Amino acid sequence: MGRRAVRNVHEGLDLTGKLLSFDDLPNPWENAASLFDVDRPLEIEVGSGKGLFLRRATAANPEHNFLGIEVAFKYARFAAANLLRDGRTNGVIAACDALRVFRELVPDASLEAVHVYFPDPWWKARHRKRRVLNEAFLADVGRTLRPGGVLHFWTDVEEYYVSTLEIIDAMRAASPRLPLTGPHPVEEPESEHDLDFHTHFERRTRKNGEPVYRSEFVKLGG
Ligand SMILES: C[S@@+](CC[C@H](N)C(=O)[O-])C[C@H]1O[C@@H](n2cnc3c(N)ncnc32)[C@H](O)[C@@H]1O
Repeated sequence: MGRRAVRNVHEGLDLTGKLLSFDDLPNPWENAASLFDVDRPLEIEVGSGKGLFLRRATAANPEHNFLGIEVAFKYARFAAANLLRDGRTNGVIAACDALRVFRELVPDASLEAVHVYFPDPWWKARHRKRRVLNEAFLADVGRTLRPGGVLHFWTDVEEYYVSTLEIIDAMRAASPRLPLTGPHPVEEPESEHDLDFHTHFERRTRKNGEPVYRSEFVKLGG
């Protein structure tokens, strides 16, 4: 599925504090609250694209903080500009590799939720190793969620969905085991207008009449 261009963000817009680089992220992570106005439970979205999920989630859940991580700078900038325009103090975007953030910065049992929506499918077999939902990242998700925390994974690619479940099953059978239960089913949400979808890719998939595979995994011990 191709991508639509993003609208230009005004050159002079000051996105300080809303659009971050890897080096702006807290290190040590214990200072993560400094990214926001108030310390709240933290949720991370991996691959935010144009940021529709963050716009909606920051409004729907003001009791939580949201960090979106998007490797494509122009999308990250667009999403950050929307959060700024909407006056959201509980959402910021980092333009960098999300897997590196998990690998190098995020401590154990520190996250309320991890969101991965419509990750790039990397169709060719020889490119599959580039998928974000690989074994190393899933181990980091299992490590960084708090007990009871949730991994949300939605995709329009059935093969990606099935093969991710297979990786998770294999990791659960291994030692140390991946401490996640699921997949728990997720109902298709009602969507009444264009901004009322979970993400931009969810909107495009549903408007094309194609299926969306939705799942949640819960960290054991909650
Ligand atoms: C297919 S798009 C989906 C965007 C959005 N989640 C949605 O559902 O509309 C996948 C996004 O993940 C981003 N991405 C891919 N690998 C990434 C990584 N390692 N870290 C952060 N973002 C990544 C891509 O740049 C792209 O914007």
